[in-house]
Amino acid sequence: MAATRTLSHTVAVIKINNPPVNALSTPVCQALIKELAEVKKDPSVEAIVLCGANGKFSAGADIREFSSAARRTVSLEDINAEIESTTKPVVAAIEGVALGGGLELALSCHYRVAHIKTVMGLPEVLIGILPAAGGTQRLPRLIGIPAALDIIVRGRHVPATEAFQLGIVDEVVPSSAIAAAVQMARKVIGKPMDSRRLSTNAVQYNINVDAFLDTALEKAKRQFRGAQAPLACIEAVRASAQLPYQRGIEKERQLFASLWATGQPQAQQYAFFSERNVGKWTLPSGERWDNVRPCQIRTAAVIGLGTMGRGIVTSLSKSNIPVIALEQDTKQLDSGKKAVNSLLEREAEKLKKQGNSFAEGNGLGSVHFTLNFEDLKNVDLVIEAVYENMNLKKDIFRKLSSIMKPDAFLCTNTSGLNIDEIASVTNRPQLVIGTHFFSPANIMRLLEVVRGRHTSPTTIATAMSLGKMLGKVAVLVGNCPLFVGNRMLGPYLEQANYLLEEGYYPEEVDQALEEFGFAMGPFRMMDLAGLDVGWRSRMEKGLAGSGVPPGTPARQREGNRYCPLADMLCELGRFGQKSGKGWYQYEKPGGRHAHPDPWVRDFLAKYRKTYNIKQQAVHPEQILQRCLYALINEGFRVLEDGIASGPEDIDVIYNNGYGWPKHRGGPMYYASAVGLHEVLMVLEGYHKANPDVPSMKPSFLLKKLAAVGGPPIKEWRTQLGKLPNKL
Ligand SMILES: CC/C=C/CC(=O)SCCNC(=O)CCNC(=O)[C@H](O)C(C)(C)COP(=O)(O)OP(=O)(O)OC[C@H]1O[C@@H](n2cnc3c(N)ncnc32)[C@H](O)[C@@H]1OP(=O)(O)O
Repeated sequence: MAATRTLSHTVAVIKINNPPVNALSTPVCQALIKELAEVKKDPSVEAIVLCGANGKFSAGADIREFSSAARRTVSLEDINAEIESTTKPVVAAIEGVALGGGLELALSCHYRVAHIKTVMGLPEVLIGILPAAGGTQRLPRLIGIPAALDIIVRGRHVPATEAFQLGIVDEVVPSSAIAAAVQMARKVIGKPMDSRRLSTNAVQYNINVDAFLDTALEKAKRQFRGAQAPLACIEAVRASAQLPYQRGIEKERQLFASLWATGQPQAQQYAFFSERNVGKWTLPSGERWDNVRPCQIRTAAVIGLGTMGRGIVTSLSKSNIPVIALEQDTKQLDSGKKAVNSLLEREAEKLKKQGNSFAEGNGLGSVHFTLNFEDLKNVDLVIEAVYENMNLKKDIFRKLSSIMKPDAFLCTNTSGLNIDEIASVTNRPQLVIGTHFFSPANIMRLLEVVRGRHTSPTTIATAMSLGKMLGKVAVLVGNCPLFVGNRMLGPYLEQANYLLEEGYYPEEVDQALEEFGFAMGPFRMMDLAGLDVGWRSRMEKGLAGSGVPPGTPARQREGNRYCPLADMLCELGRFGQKSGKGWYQYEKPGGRHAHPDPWVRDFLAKYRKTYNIKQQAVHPEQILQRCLYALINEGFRVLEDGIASGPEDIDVIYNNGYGWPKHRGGPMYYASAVGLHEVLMVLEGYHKANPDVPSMKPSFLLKKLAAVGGPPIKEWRTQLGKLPNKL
């Protein structure tokens, strides 16, 4: 039953029942219409309470229905209008979540009572749409333009206490919201209801609405880089102030239709479901997320308090897991401790703002700082986060192997070293796993969980569950140099470097990719990460520095094209932000504001002259194609090698760890949207003209999928099923 009805004296309680989140699917909407019609005409009913089963009001419209063949036949706003016009008072009893259409439904009720732990909001913008069941018209009428705009454009979850302060709910209760709503319903029987019908009220404001919204629009254009939904949300809110309610609703509908035509909602909804699907990992041996139990992690330790270690300690503590943080000397321990404490203070401040109290179990886990390895021996899981050096990591794992209790999990935060080699020095390779965090680790949502050859399913389940506990989106990947995200970054950065050789400047390449929607272009990103990191790794591989065989041409390695520009900058001490100079110049070492550097322009001009490189006319569109298709081609190779289990995994990695614009779905989704044949043609053309750039040779899988007509992304797995799987 999609909705049920009970009677409490003269109050009818209608309960939405559609597990797991009471989404307002077509059957639920039909059931609501039927129940409403019956209670309206039932003389024994004097008031109505609307609530959700299993402690959740509703997570809104059923998102799966938006793209399904069977499009909605029932309009949610029609139901809302029906509720609002009812002559019997309707009280929403909000528990758990009231999101999107769920909150819109509650706003159509005459009164709202919420349980104290409820969160509510209009997060439609995060799935590429706008609240299109009256939310953009009713919320501003209830709480005013600035507060409504903030909730609608950011799509944020508003805790019940804040919702009460804003006036979204009439009462917040610590116990059953349904019981409290029934009580309230009884009290309001017979009271005048006109002012409780939000659609009949005018929006109140004492600001220049147009100027306020114009400023918001400009800000949103800069902040959301090409995403259309935030802009549509602002226009819908503008309509609430300028138009009568019904015309505002028409505007809401028009904006929804125009958004749908951009293709962005489809990309963002694909990203939404992909994030949920990657948690459902499966191994070729049949073990899966739902048949392997994770072990409980009660305590953890982190080794190394550099940038990554500090973030990881904070992240664990934020999730209320007690942590032991280890460094090798007092100086590093002290500076790590100071940094962690300051990060934790900020987290505590945030928790306070969200209305969470430590007494309710929402506090921060304790952190104990130590120089002594022995202190780690009883923790359930340790994460090594020292710098990227195989010998150092092996020393640490040898030590851990002898000290730690036998069932402790040993994780490494390497960003690309061989997990099997690290595990080989331990007495428990089955408990060794890669947990690749992204910087800053207390903020970035991505966690690449890297399975080694001997990693057990229980270890995988535990690392994946730890990711969830930390509020991250954990993606299981196989073990290969650089894993998934960083591996795909290689050819992307290579093309960006080649573009400089061919006549572009860092700021021009960055601008093209930032206009595409990336949070940061490749050169700003390299400056932020530190150019020395890649330089050290290239020196280790004999590609840069003294290890390069004598007589090797400057722009060639092993017969292939090579760009030494980044090495040359490093030789001059230009490591990026940390040294105040890199591809850009900064106000000081550690400065964050990148300014184009005339020195770099001069340096590039001299370089091109020295090597007699002719400036080629590369159309700006080609900047995108070359960088993005290089990255996508490597993504296909990752799939071909069985390092990721599907295109969604890669897309989730890029959306959450590499600043890929979510409104474009992810690199693999983007490839399918552009058309695989188109991607293949461009790669083939480039590779034919540049056979010395092997990364641009079209991958076998891309060719195969293009040959069968470039099927939609959800059908790629049929082809992948025939390929090896290294998970
Ligand atoms: C024209 C009318 C316009 C209406 C506008 C709308 O209402 S659009 C929808 C707006 N609502 C949302 O965007 C909410 C999306 N959901 C969430 O944010 C979260 O799922 C949650 C409700 C906060 C719960 O989070 P939690 O981490 O507890 O669980 P999961 O995210 O894993 O979700 C559990 C399963 O439920 C599925 N699901 C969640 N929301 C919806 C939804 N609105 N429609 C359909 N399905 C939904 C989710 O996919 C999970 O399913 P699995 O099959 O278990 O993976």
